[in-house]
Amino acid sequence: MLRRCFQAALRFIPHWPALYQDVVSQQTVGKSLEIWQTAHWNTRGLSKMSLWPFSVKSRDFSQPNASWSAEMQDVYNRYNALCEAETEESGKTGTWRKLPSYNRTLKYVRGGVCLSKIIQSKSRLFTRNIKDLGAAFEYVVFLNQQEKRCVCVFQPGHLLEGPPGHVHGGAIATMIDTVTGTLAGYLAGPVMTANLNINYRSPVPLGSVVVLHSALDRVEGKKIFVSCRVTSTDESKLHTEATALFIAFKMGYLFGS
Ligand SMILES: CCCCCCCC(=O)SCCNC(=O)CCNC(=O)[C@H](O)C(C)(C)COP(=O)(O)OP(=O)(O)OC[C@H]1O[C@@H](n2cnc3c(N)ncnc32)[C@H](O)[C@@H]1OP(=O)(O)O
Repeated sequence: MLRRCFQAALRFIPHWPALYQDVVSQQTVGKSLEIWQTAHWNTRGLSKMSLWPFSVKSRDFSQPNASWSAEMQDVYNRYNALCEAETEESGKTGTWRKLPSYNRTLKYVRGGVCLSKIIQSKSRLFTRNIKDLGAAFEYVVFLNQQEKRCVCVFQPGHLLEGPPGHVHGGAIATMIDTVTGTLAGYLAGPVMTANLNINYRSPVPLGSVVVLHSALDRVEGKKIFVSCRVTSTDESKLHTEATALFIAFKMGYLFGS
């Protein structure tokens, strides 16, 4: 039943193949980027089409909100200033780009808002499933596509406690997985985490602001190796170091084909 719905949706949505095809095995990383971004931009373009019957706009959860500390806002402003404003005509961006963050990754692709209502409609992205502002994962990811790296500003809230007053290691791992996975996804299309190695160097206080710096190490076929460092906002303190391996896959893998 689920599979039939999915296949029907694939037929219905004309540009779904941008995400569906195996971009890594057949194309270069540069081309993959283009396709993944095309899917991304198409989604944005889609929401501007007035005739489209499912033109529900997805909410971007990475916008500043009242729970953000002054430090969070400062770092956000710093990276946001590096993002060149996009014009309707050119659709171009600068070296850095703030990535939107929806509560379902499915909403990134063209027609995804519609698909998201068909497939497991109650599912929500783990890091975006708590409605209280600032209670858990407050974060924004910026992508530098030329340098193949991402930066994430992260303000962990009180629901992420591990050691008293400090962030749970699993919550830090979640953010590392999210940021490295986002980078790998932008470079290679759909990916799954195969391996995550983490060294915790110093605890992260709840409510503080840290920055995750993630960079592409190398690509070997469908294997994408990414590293990540979690530091204080001025980078004087190292909290965590990690390496991750992602494997590119065809979307059908998730749906049994
Ligand atoms: C916006 C938010 C972004 C969030 C990102 C979050 C991402 C996630 O959390 S994903 C969820 C957690 N991950 C999973 O559930 C994945 C479960 N594992 C799997 O499905 C599969 O093992 C999968 C897809 C990773 C790899 O399967 P498959 O495509 O069959 O790979 P396979 O052919 O066995 O191996 C391919 C290569 O990878 C290597 N490899 C696979 N797994 C590993 C591993 N764990 N460690 C090291 N190498 C590995 C293999 O050795 C092989 O190397 P080579 O080509 O050199 O021989």
